[in-house]
Amino acid sequence: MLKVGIVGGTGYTGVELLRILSQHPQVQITAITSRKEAGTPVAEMYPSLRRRVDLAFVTPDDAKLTQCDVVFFATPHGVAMSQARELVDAGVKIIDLAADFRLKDVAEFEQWYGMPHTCPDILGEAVYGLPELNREAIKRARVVGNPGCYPTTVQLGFAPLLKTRGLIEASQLIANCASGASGAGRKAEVHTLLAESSDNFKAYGVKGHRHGPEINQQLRMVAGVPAGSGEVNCLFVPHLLPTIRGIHSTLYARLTAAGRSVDLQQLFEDFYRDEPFIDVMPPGSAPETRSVRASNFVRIAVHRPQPDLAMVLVVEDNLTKGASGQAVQCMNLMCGLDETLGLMHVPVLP
Ligand SMILES: NC(=O)C1=CN([C@@H]2O[C@H](COP(=O)(O)OP(=O)(O)OC[C@H]3O[C@@H](n4cnc5c(N)ncnc54)[C@H](OP(=O)(O)O)[C@@H]3O)[C@@H](O)[C@H]2O)C=CC1
Ligand SMILES: CC(=O)N[C@@H](CCC(=O)OP(=O)(O)O)C(=O)O
Repeated sequence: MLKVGIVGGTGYTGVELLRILSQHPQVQITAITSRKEAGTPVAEMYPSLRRRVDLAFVTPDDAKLTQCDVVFFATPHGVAMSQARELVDAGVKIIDLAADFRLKDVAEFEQWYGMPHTCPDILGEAVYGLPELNREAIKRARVVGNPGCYPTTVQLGFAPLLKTRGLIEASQLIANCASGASGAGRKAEVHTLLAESSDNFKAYGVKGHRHGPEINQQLRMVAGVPAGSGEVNCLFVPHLLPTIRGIHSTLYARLTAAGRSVDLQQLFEDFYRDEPFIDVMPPGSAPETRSVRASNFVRIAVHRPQPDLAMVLVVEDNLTKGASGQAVQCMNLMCGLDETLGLMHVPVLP
C-alpha cells in the first residue's frame, strides 16, 4: 500500500483527490491538510466522504509528510516549491497540481505567476505530467508538474496534427476553450458567484492568460521544435461556462497541402488507439461535457469543415482529467502500478 498525503484537502481538487484515492485499491491516505479546518473531520466538511475517509484535517506542520510515499499539492501556486526540497531529500514523490513545476523557463514563470521561483534546481528535474504525451519520463520522475486543465485539452487535441511535421500551419493555431466555474477553485471570487456566472457566457483573460505560455511550451515540445520557436504558436482564449464541471475546447488549424491529403479521422484513431482514457468519437460527433463528468476520460471529435481547415472538439472534466484524475494517473505510473487503477469510473449522466 502507498502512504499518500494531500496538502490542501479542503479545495475542489483536494476533495476530488479524496474521492478518487479513497476508492483506490493500493492507497492508504495518511494525512490531509488544511490550515483553516485543522481538527475538523474530513467527512464532516464533505459528507460525500462519510464511511470512506475517517481522518481529520491537520495543519501542514503536523502532517508528517516526510513519512509518505507520495504527496499531492492541491494548493495555490507557490506552495509546493516551498516544501519540495525537504520532501525530495526524504525520498517522497511529489505531484503538484498547481503551476510550480510546469513552465521550464523561470523568467516566464515569474512573469506569469508574479512570484520568484524558489527551487529552480527541482524545476529542472521535474517532469510535465501528461501521460499520453510523456509517459516514460513520468515513470522515472520524482517530481511531477501536473498540467493545467485547459492545456490538457489543447495538447491532446492538437498532438496528432503536430506529431507528423508539415500537416498544418502550426504558427497560427487557435484554441477557444470554455470551463465550468469549479475551475476557479473554492475561494470566493465575484465572477463565479451564482448571480454573475449563471445564465451568462463570456470570454476572460483576453489580454493573455497564464495557460498560454504553458500551451505553447508543450505544443513546441510535441512538434519537436525549439522552446520559444515561432514555428508553433497558439492563440488561447478561455471562456467561463455557467456549469460546475467540464471543459469544452474548440481547436482550429489550417491544413497544408500535405495535411489535406490525410484522413484525419484515421490519424486520430491511430494516434490514440492504445490510450485507455482517450476516446476518439465517430465522424460527425459533437462531444458533450456531461459525457465525461466526474471521469478521467477525454472525448475528441475531429472535423474538416473546409477543405483546408481541421477543427477538433475536446471535452474533459476539469477536476478529474484536468487535475486530480490526471494526478492519480501520474502517481500510478511513478509507482509502477497499472496506470488505470482507481480511475475507470463511468461518467455520471445526466
Ligand atoms: N479547480 C480546477 O479545475 C483546477 C485547479 N488546478 C490547480 O490546483 C490547485 C488547487 O486548486 P483548487 O482545489 O481549485 O483550489 P482551492 O482554492 O479550492 O483550494 C486550495 C487549497 O489549498 C489550501 N491552501 C491554501 N494556501 C495554502 C498554503 N499556503 N499552504 C498550504 N495549504 C494552502 C487551502 O486550505 P487552507 O487554506 O485551509 O490551508 C485549500 O485546501 C491550484 O493551484 C489550481 O490552480 C489545476 C487544474 C484544475
Ligand atoms: C474557470 C477558471 O477560472 N479556470 C481557471 C483555470 C484553472 C486551472 O487549471 O488553472 P491552474 O492550475 O493553472 O491555476 C482560470 O482560468 O484561472
